[in-house]
Amino acid sequence: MAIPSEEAQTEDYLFKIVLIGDSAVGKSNLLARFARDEFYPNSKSTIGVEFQTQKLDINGKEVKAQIWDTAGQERFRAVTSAYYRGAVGALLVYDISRRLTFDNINRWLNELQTHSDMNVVTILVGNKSDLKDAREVTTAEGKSLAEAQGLFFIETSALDSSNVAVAFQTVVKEIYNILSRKVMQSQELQKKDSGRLANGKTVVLQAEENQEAEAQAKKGGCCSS
Ligand SMILES: Nc1nc2c(ncn2[C@@H]2O[C@H](COP(=O)(O)OP(=O)(O)OP(=O)(O)O)[C@@H](O)[C@H]2O)c(=O)[nH]1
Repeated sequence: MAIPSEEAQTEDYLFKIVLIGDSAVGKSNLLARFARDEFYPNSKSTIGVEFQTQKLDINGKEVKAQIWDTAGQERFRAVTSAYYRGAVGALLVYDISRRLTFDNINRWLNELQTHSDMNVVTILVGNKSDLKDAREVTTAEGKSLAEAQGLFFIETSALDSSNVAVAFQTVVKEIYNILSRKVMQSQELQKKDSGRLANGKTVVLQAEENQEAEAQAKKGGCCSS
């Protein structure tokens, strides 16, 4: 049976990415901007769960991201554990013009860590960077929280499109890189295993050769080296 190439294995993957953060930080609009290049100035709170599948080009290969969006407000939220199940990436969003949304980031991070079943590649996103005059959270504060928690960091604007694609691409690219490293490691292991088998065969052959040599010696044959 042919071993699937690294390319074939990664191309077939669909990465589940979740959007999380307080109500009205701009989660739905980040997704609308990224998936359809649209913006809704008066969008209503998300009710339940929505998702969009988006194709991305990572290192010249096509990768699909299934991006999930739900309401930041508790009463509109769908079942939490189902939302996080199988997620491999997350955009943790706050609004740079509302400090409270930044103060709540640790709460969201705890929820993500509690409900997800693996290490989720996470980027901290300070959205609404266009609202310069209303800024309540500095870029340095965002960076330092991200560093402390081991997250990627970016500031975006769904309104003027700034950094929106980069935010999603950063997460998908990192997941892809982790996966590629795992595929390479498992291929290395397979190579080592087949090396061991080959060595085992060599040992058997040598034993058979020795037996032949011994038999010949007994018959009074030869063999100086
Ligand atoms: N100025 C500005 N406004 C934004 C930006 N992104 C979203 N908004 C506005 O912020 C409001 C809330 O945006 P949503 O995308 O609905 O926020 P959400 O986080 O999905 O909200 P929930 O569904 O309640 O959790 C809307 O009025 C948007 O038009 C942005 O980058 N800049």
